[in-house]
Amino acid sequence: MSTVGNPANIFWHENPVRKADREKLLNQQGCVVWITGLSGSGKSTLACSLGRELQSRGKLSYVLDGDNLRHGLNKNLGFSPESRTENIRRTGEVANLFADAGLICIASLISPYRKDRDACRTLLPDKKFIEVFMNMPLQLCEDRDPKGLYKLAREGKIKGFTGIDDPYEPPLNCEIELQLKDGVVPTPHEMAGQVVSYMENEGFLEA
Ligand SMILES: Nc1ncnc2c1ncn2[C@@H]1O[C@H](COP(=O)(O)OS(=O)(=O)O)[C@@H](OP(=O)(O)O)[C@H]1O
Ligand SMILES: Nc1ncnc2c1ncn2[C@@H]1O[C@H](COP(=O)(O)OP(=O)(O)O)[C@@H](O)[C@H]1O
Repeated sequence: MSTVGNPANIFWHENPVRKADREKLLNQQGCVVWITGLSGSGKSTLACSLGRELQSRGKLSYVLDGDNLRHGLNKNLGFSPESRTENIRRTGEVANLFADAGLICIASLISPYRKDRDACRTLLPDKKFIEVFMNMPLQLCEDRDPKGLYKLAREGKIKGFTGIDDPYEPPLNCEIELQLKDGVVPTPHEMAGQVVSYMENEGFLEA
């Protein structure tokens, strides 16, 4: 039995309420803030801080966190290159739906492959895909090791761990790069502030 429908028999239904109508209601632009970086680089922390900051400004956002999605939508996926690609494809599609709903969707996943992130970007034209690179040194992430996974990876107990024995391809042209300042990690609040400033300047926080 084929599980793929014949595209010739599948039709698109237009909805009379448009994205622009929803954006007007919310007084914001639906978009995706895509946070990429190594495990332990601070993606989830930034996602939470940004979500709080937007909430306090009366802006509606929703966080899609890689770890959390792997408990449900993506629970049948592992960490092979093919699984990671499918993980990012699904998440990109869901993020695109949230953006179409008018929300600021904050996606926080390692998303190690450039081509997978770029594929998500192409779903969202008009600069509605804001790629944020957590450019933190591997040593910092490994020293943090909040879940003990780097230790297990170094001991060979986890195979294919990003940054240890699996690749991470940094963005070439991201909208925002967050890094150490004079060797010091900016606070989550400072990082969220940098993203909010970008969004404000680009007009995302009004309809
Ligand atoms: N092999 C391997 N490599 C990397 N990460 C691993 C691995 N196995 C488990 N984990 C845990 O899974 C979290 C990453 O999930 P993601 O969905 O963001 O990964 S990916 O985008 O598909 O690469 C990641 O969470 P974060 O630390 O929040 O990034 C890890 O806790
Ligand atoms: N800006 C920051 N300053 C200090 N500690 C941070 C910062 N961002 C994250 N951390 C800490 O680093 C660890 C990893 O952060 P987390 O957000 O879970 O990373 P990721 O989601 O990329 O795996 C956590 O213990 C978190 O409290």
